[in-house]
Amino acid sequence: MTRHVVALNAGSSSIKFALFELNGREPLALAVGLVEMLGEQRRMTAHDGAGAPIYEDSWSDAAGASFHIEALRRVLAWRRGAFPDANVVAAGHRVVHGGVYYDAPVLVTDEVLRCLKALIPLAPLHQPHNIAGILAAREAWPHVAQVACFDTAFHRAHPFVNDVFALPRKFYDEGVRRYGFHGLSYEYVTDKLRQLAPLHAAGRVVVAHLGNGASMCAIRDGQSVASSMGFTALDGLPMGTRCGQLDPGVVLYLMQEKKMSAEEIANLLYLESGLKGLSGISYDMRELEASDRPEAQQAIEYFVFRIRRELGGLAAVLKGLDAMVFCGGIGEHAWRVRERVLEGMEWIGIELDRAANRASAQVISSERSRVRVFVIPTDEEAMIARQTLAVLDRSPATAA
Ligand SMILES: Nc1ncnc2c1ncn2[C@@H]1O[C@H](COP(=O)(O)OP(=O)(O)O)[C@@H](O)[C@H]1O
Ligand SMILES: CC(=O)OP(=O)(O)O
Ligand SMILES: [Mg+2]
Repeated sequence: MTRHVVALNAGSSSIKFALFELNGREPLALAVGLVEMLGEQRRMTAHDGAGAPIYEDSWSDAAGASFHIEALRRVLAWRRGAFPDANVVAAGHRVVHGGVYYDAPVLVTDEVLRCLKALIPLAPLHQPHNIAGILAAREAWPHVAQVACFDTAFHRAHPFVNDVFALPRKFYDEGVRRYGFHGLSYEYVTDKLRQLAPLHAAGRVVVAHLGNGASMCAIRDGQSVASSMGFTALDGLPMGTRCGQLDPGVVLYLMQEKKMSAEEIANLLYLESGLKGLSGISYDMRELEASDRPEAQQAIEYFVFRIRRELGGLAAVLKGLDAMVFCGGIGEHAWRVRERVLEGMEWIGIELDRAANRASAQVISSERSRVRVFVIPTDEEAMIARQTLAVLDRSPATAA
């Protein structure tokens, strides 16, 4: 009997989900969907493996309802209705933080769940929702394997200098380290690059994952070498609502002079900063690009400035650059942002093909460009399904 896997990816502003069939070596997507927040509106859409729409629904935020809980409930109900005969043998979950514990996907046990819960303070926008997804799937399929697939795992082999903060050594030993995130996306994109351009993939690559959460990663021969994100998913680039790199003195000032509590500061840095805080208009790049208000333009300018700075830094870590990849909602669609990031980057070896960039083509660098620049739509759900299948195949009790 054909086996099926459900993949759940609870991000900060959305839930992505997919149903895969496990027949051949590669999981085959039967349905892929998204629940997103659009102001007070919630929208759920799904399409089939060929991209044809198969479902659409929208609703208003019921006062007090948790976006993620309500979205999960609807996703599971939809799966039951749309694919009643699916033989679900596993649910794979994106889990943003695996701490020092996990460098590969694992079957979720009560012990694993305890570890994941202990990491909630290090990923408050994601980890509680990732865990809620696991619990909801456990309830829906009590006898089915739950597999946790970690954003941090791809980065666990970072060299020490990219894994550490210059704090007294005991903090490193306790796990205060630069973990890096978006690992499922980086792994997917790296695999794709290997198929598209094997020589480039074997070289020095910087990937910019620019979504509602945003980070950049230096990759050499398929291995993560450095990431812009750190202990939590706050560091590095500014994001939809997160501040990105911040002088820790600002946090001390907020505590000591502004008398803000830890909770208020967390709320400020995770939910009220970034593009939203700087523009005072929106966290969404689409709205900022459509706005002619100077605050919107300044927020985009800061976003672009930090990406350019990070690109220079990561290329220096790699001692040069062979390829660059854009992915994530902004990286894949916002051609103006890409154009501004790559303007005047000839010194690093990048020459943009403006027409290809405007068309969001797969290769957006010119023929003459020494560094090849790609736009590769990421697919965290496909990576979750692959990792889930790998765990099933090496766990005899679940492989039936
Ligand atoms: N067509 C578009 N043009 C510009 N920005 C876009 C476009 N589509 C999506 N985005 C941006 O991408 C973000 C969502 O990215 P995504 O990677 O899906 O987010 P998440 O981090 O929730 O997984 C939106 O908040 C928006 O800023
Ligand atoms: C880690 C992270 O920032 O994830 P997302 O982009 O889904 O918010
Ligand atoms: Mg995301």
